[in-house]
Amino acid sequence: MSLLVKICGLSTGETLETALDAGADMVGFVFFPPSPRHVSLELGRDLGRQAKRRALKVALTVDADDATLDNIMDALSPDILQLHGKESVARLRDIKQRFGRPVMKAVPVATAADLAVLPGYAEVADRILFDARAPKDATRPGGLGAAFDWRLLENLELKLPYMVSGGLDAHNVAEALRVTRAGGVDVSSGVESASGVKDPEMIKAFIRAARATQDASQELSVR
Ligand SMILES: O=C(O)c1ccccc1N[C@@H]1O[C@H](COP(=O)(O)O)[C@@H](O)[C@H]1O
Repeated sequence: MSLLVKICGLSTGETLETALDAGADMVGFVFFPPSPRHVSLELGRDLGRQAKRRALKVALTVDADDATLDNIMDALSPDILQLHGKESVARLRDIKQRFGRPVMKAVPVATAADLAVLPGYAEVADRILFDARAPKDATRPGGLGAAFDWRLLENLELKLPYMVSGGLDAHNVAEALRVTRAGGVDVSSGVESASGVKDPEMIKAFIRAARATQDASQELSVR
């Protein structure tokens, strides 16, 4: 299966266009006011129109209530809901039932013990996104440009598709994929020139670097 590349935290038409043109499979919009990448419903609506049918639109939320999700559904009509907070398995089930969209659950990782939640989430989620566990005093649970020890996923056997994120950039994405064997990668800080400011050249370089790993593995399998 081909590698999924997600560029997250897009908040301008120009950088969204760069990500779409460069071949991002998923584009993520952050609906979480404390984030420097937060987009209003109005902006989300515009960006969603621009991305429609060109890439999967992902709405990133953190412990959002139904009213907030209702508004996001109306504005962005996301293809996927990325739940990046402490949502329980029961809450995932509610969200899936109520909103009828695939759910990608972010799982924070610092130690092997963090993987104990997987069997529960695997029953309901459509996809898992592994991210570095944020420090206790962080203002947000992700998007901090911090990586986790990818070797924790080395022997992972998960029936569900999974992606890896946290501190990825054009220089380390190949190694992250080699170690984790993830089916997709997700980046935000690693394609920014300053917090919340996406850089078109860095977006292109990231997508190129991620795709190059795919080309290399295909070459190996035909030989
Ligand atoms: O991007 C944010 O501001 C954000 C806020 C709250 C939760 C998650 C957030 N971002 C996601 O975190 C990971 C890792 O990001 P980074 O590449 O290390 O900056 C990624 O999935 C972002 O979508």
